[in-house]
Amino acid sequence: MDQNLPLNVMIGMIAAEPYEDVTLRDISNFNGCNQAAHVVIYADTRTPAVQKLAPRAAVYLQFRFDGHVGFPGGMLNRGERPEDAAYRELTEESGLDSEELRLTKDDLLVVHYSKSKNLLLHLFVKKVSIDIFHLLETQTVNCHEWGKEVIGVLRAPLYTMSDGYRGFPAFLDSKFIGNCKEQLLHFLDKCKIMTKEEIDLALNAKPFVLGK
Ligand SMILES: O=c1[nH]cnc2c1ncn2[C@H]1C[C@H](O)[C@@H](COP(=O)(O)OP(=O)(O)O)O1
Repeated sequence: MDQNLPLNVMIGMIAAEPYEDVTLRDISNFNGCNQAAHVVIYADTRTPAVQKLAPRAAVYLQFRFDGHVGFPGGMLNRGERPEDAAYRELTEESGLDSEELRLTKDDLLVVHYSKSKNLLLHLFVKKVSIDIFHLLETQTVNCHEWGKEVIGVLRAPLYTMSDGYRGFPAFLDSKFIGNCKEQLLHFLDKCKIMTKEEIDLALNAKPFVLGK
């Protein structure tokens, strides 16, 4: 992939279906379409992962009932604000209700639109302490949706192992729901957790196959 392309173009090239970036100025043009809101919860971490690998951050994702990876969140109820919907779904899907996790409109990172689904997707981002992050992970197994909509808790492996594939590049080959993968890459870039070049390298990494 051409590394000189803007990240949103690169991300667009890997998306299974097109998602359009929507600027906040244009949001009122989308009144009347379906809306969903999801949230990236992350924390700084200095705890080395396997083989002393240093993860860039701890990012919370879930394994969903449908076998896909996704962020906590869901559809907006009628008249509900996106930040309230994302927080409501987060508490339902994690079982944790904490002031440190509460969202405001200032936590909005990006909005995408899917024409085929007529769906506006709001993505919020919240940085928390590693203690709250750990509580979120452990609390999830006791939430109301555990074993129903949520069947696993994931911490994205934000490191690459010596073969250049295991770790983050391998994780990117998981099945992601909707535009969750594009949202994850967008977040990593915008919150300066990875550079555009590192993201591009991970997207293009291939597993090592003996004898090829
Ligand atoms: O993490 C996600 N990122 C982007 N889109 C997502 C994500 N998770 C689900 N979706 C899509 C899939 C659907 O089109 C809508 C709403 O899905 P869901 O979160 O399952 O909503 P409910 O819990 O059923 O309200 O967003």
